[in-house]
Amino acid sequence: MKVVEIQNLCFGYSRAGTPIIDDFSFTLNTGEIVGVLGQSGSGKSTLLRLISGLEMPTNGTISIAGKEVVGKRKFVQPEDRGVGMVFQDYALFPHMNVKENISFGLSRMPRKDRKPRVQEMLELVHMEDFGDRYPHELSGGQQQRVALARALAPKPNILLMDEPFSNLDADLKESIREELLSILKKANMTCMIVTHDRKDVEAICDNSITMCPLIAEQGAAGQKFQTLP
Ligand SMILES: Nc1ncnc2c1ncn2[C@@H]1O[C@H](COP(=O)(O)OP(=O)(O)OP(=O)(O)O)[C@@H](O)[C@H]1O
Repeated sequence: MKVVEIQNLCFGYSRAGTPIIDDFSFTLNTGEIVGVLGQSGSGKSTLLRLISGLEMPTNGTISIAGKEVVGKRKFVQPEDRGVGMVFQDYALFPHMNVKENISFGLSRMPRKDRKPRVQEMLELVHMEDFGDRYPHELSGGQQQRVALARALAPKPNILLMDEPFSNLDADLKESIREELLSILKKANMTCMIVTHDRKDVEAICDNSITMCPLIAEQGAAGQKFQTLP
């Protein structure tokens, strides 16, 4: 089943300037993990911001889980799109402990179901013994796992990760990659991962997109979709 369907997406930060995304179309199926590669400034984060609803395109449509979220005269707010996000700096709430951070996005879930869901997420990311700790009491890798648990807790249709490994040292990165892949596959999660590192894509992703910067004078270079061997 198609989880994300993007058609003819166009976007620029200023109407007069060069577009960042130009006539971009793309489909993502259930359980698929796609890497988003491309040089700095090519529009990787912008693509995630458009899917999550933090930016509005100038043209094109986006559907998530069969429901149009962006189209002509249609714009569904970010909180109603069923999109989970993990950022480079994890963005955990420093005044909340691990359990409270994970339960933050569960306000729409019946109260009685929240505690078991938090426990389930703690087990999924192997953080059962850290529920009462605060973010500053955790390592980088542990913080990342909490951020992942928080994003997965509300059962999003898709998970968007923006440079999730960039704050981790090389040794940790290797083990976290394997762990992330196992967590995502266990949850049958559909996922897009922005990264600079081709090794991340080789280790985790089924497919990849390479974003090319659009240079007005040379015509639109466009975005390339590529299936990994
Ligand atoms: N809020 C903004 N206002 C104006 N221009 C912006 C804004 N955010 C990003 N840009 C520009 O849009 C282009 C794409 O930025 P984006 O952050 O999507 O690139 P990226 O591929 O994720 O880069 P990086 O790998 O460096 O994170 C860049 O040229 C950037 O300068």
